[in-house]
Amino acid sequence: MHLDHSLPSLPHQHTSAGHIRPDGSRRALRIGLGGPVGSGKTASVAALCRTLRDRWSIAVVTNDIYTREDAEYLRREAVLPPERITAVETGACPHTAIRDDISANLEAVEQLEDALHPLDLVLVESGGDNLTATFSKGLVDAQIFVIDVASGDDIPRKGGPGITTADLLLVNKTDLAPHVGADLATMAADAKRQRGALPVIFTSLTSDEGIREVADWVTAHLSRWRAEAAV
Ligand SMILES: Nc1nc2c(ncn2[C@@H]2O[C@H](COP(=O)(O)OP(=O)(O)OP(=O)(O)O)[C@@H](O)[C@H]2O)c(=O)[nH]1
Repeated sequence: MHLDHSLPSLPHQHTSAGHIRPDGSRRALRIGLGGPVGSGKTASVAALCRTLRDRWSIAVVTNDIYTREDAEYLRREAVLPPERITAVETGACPHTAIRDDISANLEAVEQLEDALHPLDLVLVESGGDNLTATFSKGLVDAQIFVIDVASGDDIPRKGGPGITTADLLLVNKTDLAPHVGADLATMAADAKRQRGALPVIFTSLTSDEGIREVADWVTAHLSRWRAEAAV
């Protein structure tokens, strides 16, 4: 795996799953965004950065198999200053880099924390994968799984760990529902059946529909994280 070394290389230590960095300061909350290819992970990261960047200090790590396209897109869109966006080139199945060998992602997150300290939030975007992809709890504190309406309204019914266990499920591209004959009510009912009390938000990122709700969910997590770290 290759790290994008556009950041200064600083000495760092891998932090534990706790809230505190080796120097005693609070570390950033880490939220992973996973989901199938093209479902809208990068669009979600971009929308969250635009909505939250004036309130919180944010950085982003993207994962691609052979390129750094997602990071380049986010830099081009100027969703954050360029030094706040870094890329991990996984060179293998995307889920390996977020679940099995998380070292390159951890290093990327910790380099960002060292260079930009204090950070409130790091968003880690997985490469596009399948319905089984989930993040290691050693890498992120909470996970958002992004699926989309255009891939079929039976996707929530199919389940899989991303859909059933993610802390938040986004059903994106609702604007396409009339064009692909997707039944949003069925998707909502199936998602509820699979997830019980876990939240589901329907979004259309071409119009920012639903993104305020997602941003509020992130902010609630962040507020809880900061309160726990203060105890
Ligand atoms: N119509 C519509 N298009 C969307 C929406 N969200 C994203 N897209 C488009 O869908 C395509 C894929 O979006 P991305 O955000 O790149 O998806 P991704 O999950 O990051 O893709 P990979 O990183 O390749 O897995 C892009 O052309 C987006 O502009 C949406 O809500 N509605």
